[in-house]
Amino acid sequence: MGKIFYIMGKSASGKDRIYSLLEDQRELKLKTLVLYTTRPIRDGEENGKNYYFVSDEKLNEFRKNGNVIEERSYHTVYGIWTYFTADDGQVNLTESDYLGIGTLESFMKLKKYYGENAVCPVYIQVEDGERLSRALKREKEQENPKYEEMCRRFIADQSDFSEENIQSAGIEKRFQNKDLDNCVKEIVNYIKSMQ
Ligand SMILES: Nc1ncnc2c1ncn2[C@@H]1O[C@H](COP(=O)(O)OP(=O)(O)OP(=O)(O)O)[C@@H](O)[C@H]1O
Ligand SMILES: Nc1nc2c(ncn2[C@@H]2O[C@H](COP(=O)(O)O)[C@@H](O)[C@H]2O)c(=O)[nH]1
Repeated sequence: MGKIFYIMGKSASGKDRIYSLLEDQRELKLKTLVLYTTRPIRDGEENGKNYYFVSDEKLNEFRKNGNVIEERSYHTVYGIWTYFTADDGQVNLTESDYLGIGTLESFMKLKKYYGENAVCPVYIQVEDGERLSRALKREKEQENPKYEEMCRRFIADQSDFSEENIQSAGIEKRFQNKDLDNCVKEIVNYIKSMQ
């Protein structure tokens, strides 16, 4: 039976970078589980790669058809943004392993939907000061930096990813993203050991 390797971590911990580098590791034979979001697309993002970027109307259609596996909404500085996983035929665990990105909350819901052993956590950790520096650097590189939203995320993450929540999600292993290449190597070894 296939598995979903599910990358989690606070904002700017490196989830997207790590996801792309793992996608490039052909020997892992991972397919991607692409989530949906109603947030606007950012510079450098691609529809269908980072997310499927959809309208609130499209989200409602998924809801009406009973195709939403999990969803989470955040009151951001720019309004409500919803992220969701849809049962849209992307995942076939009898055929492949998958790579996804999400939160502790969505991880627990996916485990409930696909089975306790089908979803393997890949929790990324970075020292908070370093993470904030990386977040600021990334934001500065955007055409329209969204500093207020960056700060909201930083603060929200402190409670959303509290030690208590990490423990109750059953996360035992953490991957330190100090040096990106080393971190990816450790994750590759972990994935291989689980396949
Ligand atoms: N080990 C590293 N050393 C230095 N910079 C890094 C490292 N890992 C990632 N980065 C950079 O840190 C920034 C944040 O990484 P990334 O966008 O992948 O984080 P994320 O966890 O996906 O964030 P978010 O949840 O906010 O989307 C990016 O500019 C990325 O290139
Ligand atoms: N725990 C929280 N997670 C949040 C919040 N706002 C967004 N998110 C999650 O982060 C990732 C990445 O989002 P992105 O917009 O940078 O791609 C995604 O899985 C969201 O669910 C928050 O306030 N708290």
